[in-house]
Amino acid sequence: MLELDHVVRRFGDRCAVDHVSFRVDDGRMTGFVGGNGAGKTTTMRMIMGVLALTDGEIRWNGAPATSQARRGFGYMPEERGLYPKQPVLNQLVYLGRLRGLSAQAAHRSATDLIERLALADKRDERLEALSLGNQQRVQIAAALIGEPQLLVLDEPFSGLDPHAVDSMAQLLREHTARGIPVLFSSHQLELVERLCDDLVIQAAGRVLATGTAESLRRRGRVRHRLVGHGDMTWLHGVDGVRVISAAPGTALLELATDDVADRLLTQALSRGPVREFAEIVPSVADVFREMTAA
Ligand SMILES: Nc1ncnc2c1ncn2[C@@H]1O[C@H](COP(=O)(O)OP(=O)(O)OP(=O)(O)O)[C@@H](O)[C@H]1O
Repeated sequence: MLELDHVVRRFGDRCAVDHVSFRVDDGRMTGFVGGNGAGKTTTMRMIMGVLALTDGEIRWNGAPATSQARRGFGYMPEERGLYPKQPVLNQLVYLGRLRGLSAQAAHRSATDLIERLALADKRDERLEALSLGNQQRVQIAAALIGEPQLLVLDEPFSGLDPHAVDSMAQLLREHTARGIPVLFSSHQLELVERLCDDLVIQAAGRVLATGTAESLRRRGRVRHRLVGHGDMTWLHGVDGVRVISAAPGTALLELATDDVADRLLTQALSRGPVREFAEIVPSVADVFREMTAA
């Protein structure tokens, strides 16, 4: 388990990471979301020991994370950073060796990852000759080689086509199934909602919320959609109803209390047919927008 305990990072007088605390539990896929400049990359760099903490502590399995422990972490940095002129297979084998695999095991593991990420026909090409999406796949393989004990992935899904997203998700799931904790950042909230067991929402260097997607959705405002007919402006006059948007025949509403729903429906039916009156449970993207709205 990885734990961040009141982690702080300042750059001059700017506090990029401000007393951030969260956990990445064993076998859990944890999505790390936040707007541009929220401090995700800075946090991940501190987890990896690439950047020093100004204050706070990072613990791995209950003890302060050491450089030796960090050698067992698989990392996909924002700046990527493989060797552009090296052939794909060679550099993956090299990385596997650096992470302690035997020559044979490194070759086997690199070949397996190359196949899983549909790069078999690119294995002898130089990295720089590959398309951006394929370079991204190689970066993923580089983070996964050598049986990492923890995965820290900065925007691993950006630039991937849907097939690569699926292969990547499957590979990550295999890691969590073996008990490996996975932390990845992403701006693709629908994808995060689909893949993650847990989420950390960060804004302006601070953690706004943590929890399962389900628990976060419950924090969002439930809305109702009413589909009737004709002019819907009468809804503005109903007690306990806030009209979020209204167009002829349809409206999106927020109800002050549950009993407003019955009253509202009776009124709507007295005006004509109602084709739909449904509760809309917010998505993680909705909750994120609500939480991070200025
Ligand atoms: N080396 C640095 N020197 C000065 N300021 C920095 C440095 N690295 C990051 N920052 C600042 O720290 C803040 C957080 O940046 P960071 O890259 O961690 O955010 P992020 O959440 O990863 O953003 P994005 O989603 O845009 O990648 C920003 O205001 C950034 O300008």
